[in-house]
Amino acid sequence: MEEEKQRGKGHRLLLMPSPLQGHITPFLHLGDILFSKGFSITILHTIFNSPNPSSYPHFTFHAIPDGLSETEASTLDAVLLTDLINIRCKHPLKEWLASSVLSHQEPVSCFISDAALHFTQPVCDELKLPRLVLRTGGASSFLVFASFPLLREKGYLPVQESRLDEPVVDLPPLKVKDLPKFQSQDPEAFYKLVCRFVEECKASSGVIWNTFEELESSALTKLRQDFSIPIYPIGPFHKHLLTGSASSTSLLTPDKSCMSWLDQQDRNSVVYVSFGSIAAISEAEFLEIAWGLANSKQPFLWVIRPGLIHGSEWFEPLPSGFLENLGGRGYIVKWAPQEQVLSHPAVGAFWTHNGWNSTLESICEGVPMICMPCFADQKVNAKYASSVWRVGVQLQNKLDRGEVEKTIKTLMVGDEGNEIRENALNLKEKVNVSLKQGGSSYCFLDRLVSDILSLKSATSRVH
Ligand SMILES: O=c1ccn([C@@H]2O[C@H](COP(=O)(O)OP(=O)(O)O[C@H]3O[C@H](CO)[C@@H](O)[C@H](O)[C@H]3O)[C@@H](O)[C@H]2O)c(=O)[nH]1
Repeated sequence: MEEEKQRGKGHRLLLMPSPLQGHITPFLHLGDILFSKGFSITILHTIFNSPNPSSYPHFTFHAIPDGLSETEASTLDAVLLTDLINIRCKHPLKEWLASSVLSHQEPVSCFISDAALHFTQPVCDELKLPRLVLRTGGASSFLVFASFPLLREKGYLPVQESRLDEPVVDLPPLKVKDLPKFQSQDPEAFYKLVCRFVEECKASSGVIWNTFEELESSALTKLRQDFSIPIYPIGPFHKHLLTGSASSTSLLTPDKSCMSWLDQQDRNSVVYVSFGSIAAISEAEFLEIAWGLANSKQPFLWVIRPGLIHGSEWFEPLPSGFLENLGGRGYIVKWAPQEQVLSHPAVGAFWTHNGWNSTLESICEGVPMICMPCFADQKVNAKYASSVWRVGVQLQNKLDRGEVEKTIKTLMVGDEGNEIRENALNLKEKVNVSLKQGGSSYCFLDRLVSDILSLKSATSRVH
């Protein structure tokens, strides 16, 4: 056991996340996992959305200037921001690597970067530094991204409204409506970014996934056939860490008062509602959600992030007296301690946008989902959650209060809900098995550590 903790000793790893909450969290968790194997960890980050180093005193942090103005950071969408980071961080990163990596006391074994930061591959190639990729989304959605050129050639992309219910024959069980879409200010930008990051993943020394073999075996098998590099499904990352050892990865401060509110609720009764860190909804959609929740008669805990509602600071569009009239049945926070919330026995369902972290966190706790994907990989995740793993129901059609009420009741009180809850508990058990000694994630992590130690970087040759 002690030996296990020492394997990476004397080796440094450089980790660079994309500066978005859903990407920073898995990076910090991966850093903790590899730190527990003895590696020294340096987190390279942009100035925009920089993580809080005080939560990670055992890591070294270094900022790479991103050149983003305040206006760019506050007005550009996630795709255009990522494009700019890919352009503007290239020289600062190269300069920093060239001047500091070779002079590090410990040899740098490799650079682990976010798939979206494709510029890091040519930089690492030039400096003869092996690059591993961490893909923060799931493998099934990545397979769809890797098929983008084919999907375009066959006419499935760009998605046409008239074909939404057609099956995508190359990627069952997806329909055209499940294909990733991103409403970028530049319509071509999403397609180009995806194609570029897939290409640079193929050029890397391997891809690490925050997933587990039993969950996405068919996508992982296909990716192994199509990519001639190692694939490491070692997730769910946060479950490798001993309870209580996970440091806070949140960019926003979680409001822990909701935990004592949850303590007062009946077992499996609460609908937890959260749409992650980026998704935004219109005022009309917000009101349909609010009334649907109120009419469902179930207690609910709702994360309303400032900026969630287009054109509002917080939740001003909520009619006055709305919460008071519910007699304590509804609780609203700006940001929740989500992992803790999902593991609370009072939580009976998670109404989610199906960001990959939320999807996986829900699976880990055996909490059934109400799926309302917004963009990108979320549509694929929602399809898998509802139709393949059968641990959730998708909100169908237009977002409307009657539909919301009906969906919540299906999940919370009907036979279908019971079946879904049982599937969720069975899947949770598979997570536990994969993490135990001899389980798939446990073994892939072991292989990852061995492979990192055998990677040949220019700096390890110098030392
Ligand atoms: O009140 C909250 C709400 C969320 N979270 C956490 O924030 C993260 C949110 O991540 P995710 O569910 O993946 O959603 P996004 O923030 O939308 O993530 C982006 O990154 C993901 C991983 O690449 C993609 O799957 C998504 O589509 C993309 O929008 C999760 O770890 C949550 O636990 C909290 O801690 N408190």
